[in-house]
Amino acid sequence: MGAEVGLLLEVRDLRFRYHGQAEPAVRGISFEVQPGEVLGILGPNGSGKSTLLSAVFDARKGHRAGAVSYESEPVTGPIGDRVGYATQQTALYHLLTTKENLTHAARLALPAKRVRAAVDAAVTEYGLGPAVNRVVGQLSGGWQRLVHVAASFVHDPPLRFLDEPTSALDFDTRGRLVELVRAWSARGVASVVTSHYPEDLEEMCTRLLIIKNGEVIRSATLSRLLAGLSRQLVVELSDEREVRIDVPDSAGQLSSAVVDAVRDSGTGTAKVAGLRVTAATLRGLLTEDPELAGLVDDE
Ligand SMILES: Nc1ncnc2c1ncn2[C@@H]1O[C@H](COP(=O)(O)OP(=O)(O)OP(=O)(O)O)[C@@H](O)[C@H]1O
Repeated sequence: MGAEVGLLLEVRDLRFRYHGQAEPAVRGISFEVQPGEVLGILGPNGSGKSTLLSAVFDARKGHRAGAVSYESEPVTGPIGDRVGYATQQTALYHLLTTKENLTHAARLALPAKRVRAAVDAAVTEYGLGPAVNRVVGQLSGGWQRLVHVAASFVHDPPLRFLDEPTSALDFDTRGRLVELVRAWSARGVASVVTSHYPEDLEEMCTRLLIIKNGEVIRSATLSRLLAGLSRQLVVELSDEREVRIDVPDSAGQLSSAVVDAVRDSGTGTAKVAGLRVTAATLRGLLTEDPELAGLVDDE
């Protein structure tokens, strides 16, 4: 890469309220996406992730305000084949085969002469060979998710929205989707991905928006978010209290650091019940930061 790249997508102060609802679902969210970037959107159920994705390109009925530009041009209508959106619910024809579903999606997005090559490329890229002539309704949930994502992006758009792509998937399919997003990023394709799973976002994303109740409560690169998280030694005491100290530099310093911590805690009778080190991971951040605690389920 090297050279300075411009913004692909710029969203400013986006607000959205569903018809008939008193409270907005999205309350003034701004973000930017560069070519090849993978932006993660993390938040609990009902925090507004799906609404945010669909409100960017005005795909839901409601009151919408704010500004969106694509490659620095204001977006006032559909932007056609430059974006793809893999919705949270799979959208497939269950009585048609994988190939027929992909062909249908490609016909909607591409000129007729490009359809066949696009379908063949998708079958190869997503490893759909074993499922290509099978009726989609008979495929497992994981295969259906892959076909859905393949159909959503069969036109190879440079910007992709993926709403909860890894939800309810087995380990292998989850890993496959993470790999696909990373491979797209390596060739300059940008993705915006929502998830409840910090581990998946941590593997895919370089930047994160953490949202709650339709608002951004953290926005930073992953490394910056985790840099604020110092690893600490947590000394668990027998009276169920905890004492935190910096992780000692050597095993030799460990016992005196623990003894000091227990003494300084002011309980003469408490004993050390356990030791643990807080991890510098996104899940660690969500567990340790009081403002973020409870945003995702424990796994
Ligand atoms: N069609 C709709 N009409 C009215 N309210 C809606 C509609 N869709 C979603 N909402 C409400 O908007 C808020 C945000 O919902 P949204 O689905 O965007 O959250 P989410 O973070 O994607 O949740 P999840 O993780 O469960 O998918 C919620 O309060 C939800 O009940």
